[in-house]
Amino acid sequence: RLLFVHISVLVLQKGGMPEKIKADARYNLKLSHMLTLKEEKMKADLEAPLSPAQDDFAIRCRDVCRSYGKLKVLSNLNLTVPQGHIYGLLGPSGCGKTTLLKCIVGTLKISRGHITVLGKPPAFPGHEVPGKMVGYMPQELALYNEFTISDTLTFFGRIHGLTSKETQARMDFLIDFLHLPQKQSLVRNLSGGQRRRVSLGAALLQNPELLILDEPTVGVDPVLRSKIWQHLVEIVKTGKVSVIITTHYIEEARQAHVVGLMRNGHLLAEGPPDAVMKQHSATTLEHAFLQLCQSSDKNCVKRGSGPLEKSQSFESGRDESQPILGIGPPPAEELPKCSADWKARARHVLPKGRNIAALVIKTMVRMKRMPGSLCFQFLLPVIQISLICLCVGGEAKGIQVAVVNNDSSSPSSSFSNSVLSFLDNSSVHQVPLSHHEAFEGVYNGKYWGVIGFGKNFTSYLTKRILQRQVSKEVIDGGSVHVWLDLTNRQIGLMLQKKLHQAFEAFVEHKLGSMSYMADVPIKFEEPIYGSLNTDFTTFVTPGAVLSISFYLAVGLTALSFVLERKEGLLDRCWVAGVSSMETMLAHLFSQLFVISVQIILMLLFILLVFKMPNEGSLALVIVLIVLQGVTGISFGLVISAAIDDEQSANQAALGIFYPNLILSGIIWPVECIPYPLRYLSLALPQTYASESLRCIMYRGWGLGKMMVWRGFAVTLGWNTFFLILATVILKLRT
Ligand SMILES: Nc1ncnc2c1ncn2[C@@H]1O[C@H](COP(=O)(O)OP(=O)(O)OP(=O)(O)O)[C@@H](O)[C@H]1O
Repeated sequence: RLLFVHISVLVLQKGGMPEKIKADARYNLKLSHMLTLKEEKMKADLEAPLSPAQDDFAIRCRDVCRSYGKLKVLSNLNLTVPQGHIYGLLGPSGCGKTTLLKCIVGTLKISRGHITVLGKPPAFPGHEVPGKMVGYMPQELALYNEFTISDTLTFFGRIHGLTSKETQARMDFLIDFLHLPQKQSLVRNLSGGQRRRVSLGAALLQNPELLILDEPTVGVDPVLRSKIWQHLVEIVKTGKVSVIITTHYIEEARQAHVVGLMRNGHLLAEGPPDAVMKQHSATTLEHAFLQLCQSSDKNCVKRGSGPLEKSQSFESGRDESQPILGIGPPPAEELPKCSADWKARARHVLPKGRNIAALVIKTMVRMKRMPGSLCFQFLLPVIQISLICLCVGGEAKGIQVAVVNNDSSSPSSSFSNSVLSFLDNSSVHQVPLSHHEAFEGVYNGKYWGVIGFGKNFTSYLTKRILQRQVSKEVIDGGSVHVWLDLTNRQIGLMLQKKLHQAFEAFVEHKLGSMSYMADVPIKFEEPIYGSLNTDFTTFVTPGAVLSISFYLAVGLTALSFVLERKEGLLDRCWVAGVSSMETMLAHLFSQLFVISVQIILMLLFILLVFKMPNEGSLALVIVLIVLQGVTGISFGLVISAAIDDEQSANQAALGIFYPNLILSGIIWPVECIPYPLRYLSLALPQTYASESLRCIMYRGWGLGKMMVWRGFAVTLGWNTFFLILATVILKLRT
């Protein structure tokens, strides 16, 4: 082309050339110039930095908004973490840094805007954020106190699918790098700073592509702090790892490649630390930040709006003062459209056996480390049911009763002494007294009643037995007179029963084979079900067993989930890639083990020690109790989904315990409950289930009877309802 240009120039310079040739030469020159321009543009395009394509950014937030109720925490926030960079997110306490990080990892949903993490939105089906690609160190320690350092790293290694060799190698490196004590040291015995370093170690374990560190250097000595920063600088050098880190030590963020200065839920500035300082003619980042805050406040006052309104109009405010050193793409840029096929979606939803196994092993290790708590969990139901069998519905013993015996017959032949001799002495303790002393004693609460015999008791009773017709006076004088303190109905009823039994024994003794003559003309035949000696304990026990397994499961589930969430453990596991479904299933499996041991121990005690009858299938009995335990777990999940602190969770569980116990017909028959309440009672989870268990155990019925299968159906129905409710509440509250 050069030769071509040269000839064209010569033609134009030379005089006397025809006009046509001159025109061609001009055209050739123009064409060559155009070609050169095009080439230059192409070259410039090639040499120019790549336009911000999707892969260049580890994190991109656009117009992100997030509120807690009415409190607007993030307001139209735009932030970009370039790939292979360290991004220092700085800002005063409460400005929304942690909230933003939680939105980035996906534990909090944003109300508006878009977030892209490593190319896709967090929690997108098939994306490993949350998962192996991200290492998250939350602000809370989020460590299991009963674990050793080794247990902690092994647990997260299992979740990330590392082999034990890989975990071991990383563990050795991290223990050395983070100056951690021996790997067998228990987390609960570590100092605050050591725990933070273990938490950081757990985030670094799987060599993630993105590190999200919420104040990792708090409580860490300056030497180690600088070592941590050095390590971060080192790992991002490959260009494959990116870091976003929050810190209160603003100056240490000068080692970051980019800093974002945040206030009132939006970024005041974003750019390389030196550039931010230069733009504000500041010698320190802290000074630059101070100036930004002051100018932001001035803008706010000028516009006559509060900080919140200002933050809402952040984008326009940014244009005026230009505090942002634009390193990222404009906010209006198109966001990538992500799609996932049905297989990826299915894999995303289906629980992973690896994660469930890791969580179950975790629970087992924790149980092993807390033998006292485990024994308590195993023995508590046995102790409770034993106490019920021992203390509820039994015979009263040593009831003090005053006896006023005025019978004038000789003591050896008197009927009064004979009747009293048949009175069960272990239950009724007779105290012979005068009429005055006896009544005085009852009025003072010393005796539960007075048994009185008139002076003609023996002769009148003899007359009554022998003569066909006697006067009312003879009947009256020949009767045992009893005055009871009926403030305690159970004791009163027991005394009545004991006196009737004593009199029947006396009649049998006196009349022998003719004693049937004195029978009341109502005859109770052999019972069809149960026995004549069935006591109140027999009635209470089945309901009590169900209630105990239900409420222990409620308490343990609610407490463990509420505590784990409060300590940030649930979030941390979620970011590591454990889904809520996997957490629930793992809890169910480990809790089933506890419930099984509890049920075996309870049944051994009630059937073998307290000799409760079981006429039906033991398998049905076990299945029904296990199902009630599982329903308790589901209800515990509802409580933990709805409530954030353990005190309120305890209050909720306790608040429901008594009304449910009373309304379920466990301690008193449902038939005694007044009508409107009875309908409520029948709808509760344990009413039909207790009836069903009684029918299996005492009537020997099977699933073919409505009263049996109804208990199973209601239990399963409640179980499903509680699980759905827990899921809905969790979804609504995320
Ligand atoms: N679960 C919550 N419910 C209601 N408000 C919350 C909740 N979590 C945080 N907030 C509020 O949101 C605001 C931002 O909290 P956030 O924890 O994000 O701040 P931060 O910048 O990380 O603070 P710090 O540096 O002290 O950790 C605070 O006013 C806080 O009170």
